[in-house]
Amino acid sequence: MAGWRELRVLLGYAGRLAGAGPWLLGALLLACATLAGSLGLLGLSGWFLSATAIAGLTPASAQAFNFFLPGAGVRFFALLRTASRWGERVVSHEATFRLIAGLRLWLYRRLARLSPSQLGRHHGSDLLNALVRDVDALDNLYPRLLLPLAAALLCFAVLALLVGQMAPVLVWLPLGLTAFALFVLPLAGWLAGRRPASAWVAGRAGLRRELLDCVDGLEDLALHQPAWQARRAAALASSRHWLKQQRSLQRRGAWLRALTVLLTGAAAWGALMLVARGGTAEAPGPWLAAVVLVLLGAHEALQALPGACLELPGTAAAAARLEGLASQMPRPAFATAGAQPPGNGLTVSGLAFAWPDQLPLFEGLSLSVAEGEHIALLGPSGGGKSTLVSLLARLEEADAGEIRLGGVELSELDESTLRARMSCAGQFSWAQAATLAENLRLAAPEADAERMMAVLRLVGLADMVSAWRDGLQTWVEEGGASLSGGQRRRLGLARALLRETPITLLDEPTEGLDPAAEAALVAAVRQHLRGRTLIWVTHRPAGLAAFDRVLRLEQGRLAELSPAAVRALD
Ligand SMILES: Nc1ncnc2c1ncn2[C@@H]1O[C@H](COP(=O)(O)OP(=O)(O)OP(=O)(O)O)[C@@H](O)[C@H]1O
Repeated sequence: MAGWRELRVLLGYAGRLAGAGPWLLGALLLACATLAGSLGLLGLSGWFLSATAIAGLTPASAQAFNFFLPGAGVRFFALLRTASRWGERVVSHEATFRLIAGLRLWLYRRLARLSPSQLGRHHGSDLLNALVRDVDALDNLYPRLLLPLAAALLCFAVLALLVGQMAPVLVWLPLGLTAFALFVLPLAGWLAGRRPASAWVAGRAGLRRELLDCVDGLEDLALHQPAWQARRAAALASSRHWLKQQRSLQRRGAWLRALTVLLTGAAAWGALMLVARGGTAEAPGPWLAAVVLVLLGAHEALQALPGACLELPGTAAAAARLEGLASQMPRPAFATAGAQPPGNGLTVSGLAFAWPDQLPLFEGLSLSVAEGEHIALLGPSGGGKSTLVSLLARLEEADAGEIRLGGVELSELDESTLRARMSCAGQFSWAQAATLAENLRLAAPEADAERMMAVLRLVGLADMVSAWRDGLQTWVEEGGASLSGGQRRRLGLARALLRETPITLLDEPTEGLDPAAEAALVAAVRQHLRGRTLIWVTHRPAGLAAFDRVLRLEQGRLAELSPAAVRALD
């Protein structure tokens, strides 16, 4: 449930959103002009009707009455209202789009700094929800709450001045409306919306998570009927709960709107009673009719506020969620303009690392890899090979110890220098929904078809791609769904090799291949990377004799295998 902390965060966002200042100011002026047009039209019409009625009491006053000036005034206010309302919509939408686009970009930049494991701790639908729904929710703040509130307050201030001139006793009515808009509505909205608005926003996020899980795991769930029934029931229950919150929110909104109508009606009745009691003897009658109608029309100035006030807790909760995501410190953080290492040798000393809430995986691990050396890293499943690769590629940060590249500590390098020196193919190769060529060019944007085919030949995919009707232009489904697991893995390998970096880290690139294909791939990759450093991670002991060194990683320790021990593994 949203509380004062969330509200404080939201107020902090008010400053950030002020980036679209000139547009917001324009929207405010136009909103004031619209209200002035509406209230002016109503007031002048009231005055006109009363004044003509009074003027018609005698032929002399009827003849002396000037119909043309008020008629022109009515036309002016009607045109002002229409034109400024149109302008206000255009300008406030532009302001909103600018605010939202700026905010989304800011959040995206913050998220892009995070490491894969930091991002991996968030459910995909939560990130999507933050980028889309939570950012959109903040549009409630300016165009739907602050802007109409500011316009209403300005109009009421002008109204109080005018009424104060004509009938001082009536001045309490616009002042009362001001207090209602400024204090009562926001407080009542906050209290009434606190529970359902927060629950509604949280329920929407939960429902999306459930639905996305159902869609993502459809294949597995379809094979496990009881699990599918349970997930389906959970998603439907979430949906019902969400609708219930929505209904509750709508009901409270209706009450708040009714209260607003009641209050503006009461202000108009109050004016009538004061007039009837003769408390306004100094003001001429037709002007009093104008005041009464204007007070009745004040409802227009307030009508957007109940909904926006009610959604305020949900908006504050969205702001707090965004803040939670955006304020995460990137780990690891890169230097902005780092050193250029003179060489490409790798040294690891005293490395310690533990995944959150797990026992330490490494405590004082050391390793040295000379430039151009080809190393095989062997070890049982779960021994920490992939983790070591992530630490070397600085996707994760060690808790203690250091990793040096060409003698320079990794934390002193900027990200582009490190990535230019080191390419890496992980166990789970990702592919975007795009052509195969576009997927390869993620690694080397300048690569031509010939270079791409050469690398595909190297990883054993060239025959398959040549057989495809569209070759390199074949469409790859999202996540690589149209490729087999082995093909996806080799696509990742091809991408790493396309980079042509001095150091290449490959994590289980031969998984799923038969021994002959595996031996051919090892030979081809080693030939391609001759003179450049290669760290080849595997848990399969066969065919490693060709490497310069074979290391075994077990229980957080690295041990070099003797040539005889390596041959014995075959
Ligand atoms: N992102 C992560 N968050 C938390 N724990 C992790 C994460 N990645 C790996 N681990 C844990 O770290 C340990 C080492 O995993 P790692 O993947 O490094 O081993 P591995 O030797 O590469 O295994 P495999 O050969 O099966 O790929 C495991 O116990 C695993 O559960």
